[in-house]
Amino acid sequence: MKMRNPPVNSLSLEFLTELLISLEKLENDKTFRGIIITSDCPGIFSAGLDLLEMYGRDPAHCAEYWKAVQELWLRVYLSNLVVIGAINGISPAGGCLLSLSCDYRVLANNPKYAIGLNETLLGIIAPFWFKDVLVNTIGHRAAERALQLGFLFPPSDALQVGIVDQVVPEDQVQSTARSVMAQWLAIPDHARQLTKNLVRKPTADRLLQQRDADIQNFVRFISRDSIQKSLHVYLEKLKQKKG
Ligand SMILES: CCCCCC/C=C/CC(=O)SCCNC(=O)CCNC(=O)[C@H](O)C(C)(C)COP(=O)(O)OP(=O)(O)OC[C@H]1O[C@@H](n2cnc3c(N)ncnc32)[C@H](O)[C@@H]1OP(=O)(O)O
Repeated sequence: MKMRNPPVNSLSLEFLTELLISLEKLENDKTFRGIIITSDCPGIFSAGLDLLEMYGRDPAHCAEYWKAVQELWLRVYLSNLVVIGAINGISPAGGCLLSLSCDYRVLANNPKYAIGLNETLLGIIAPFWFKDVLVNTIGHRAAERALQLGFLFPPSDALQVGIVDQVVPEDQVQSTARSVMAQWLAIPDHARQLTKNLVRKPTADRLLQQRDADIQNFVRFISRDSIQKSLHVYLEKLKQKKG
């Protein structure tokens, strides 16, 4: 599955909806046993959640958006398919969450690429379920530092901390993802799927038990003047970077 939402594969409501529809089709088609998620935007896996869906929007829109973000996470995280991330570009925040929700992550060894939950750098807070997935992946202490400091790990650090499973030359990302897929598909589906569910369900359940409260919490938080100001400053910085 090649994500194509130029210029930066930001996860807009429209794009999230497209991804959800595609994933549902694949999940329901019993001829598919696995998917490799990668990007069609050069140098960018995904710039994460679309800031324009959270900036200057009314509460109803923010609620609809957040529900779609939750839905995508639950669908990828609990997918019965083998999900491999072929991360061929920078992958901050929501892009990192998407990567962390895969069963295995292969990152291209390019010093321009980085991956991490950088929310604090924007003046916002990673929700508890983003945090849970990071803690599950890299451990409590490493997650504590990474989250507070908004670390974006370059490839060698990403491998060292365990936020990705493998770092390979850029031209080998897709072939490596395919070899990894073959290895995972060698396991009987039912055994692998039940085991995945056993490991992941408690984390997903934490959100499933309080989805509405999580939406309300998001809407309250994102609507605050101070948070809207932080988003404005960050968006302006992105614009100014262009010169
Ligand atoms: C309890 C409450 C919890 C709230 C939790 C909310 C959680 C949020 C999680 C997130 O995912 S927030 C998003 C975090 N993402 C980022 O910080 C990445 C920002 N983008 C970049 O750093 C760069 O754009 C890039 C990805 C490194 C690419 O750089 P490049 O130089 O190639 O392109 P740009 O010129 O910077 O960008 C092109 C174009 O795209 C716009 N844009 C970039 N990122 C986003 C985004 N995430 N959302 C919306 N739009 C984005 C950028 O502004 C440019 O737009 P323009 O109109 O062409 O100027």
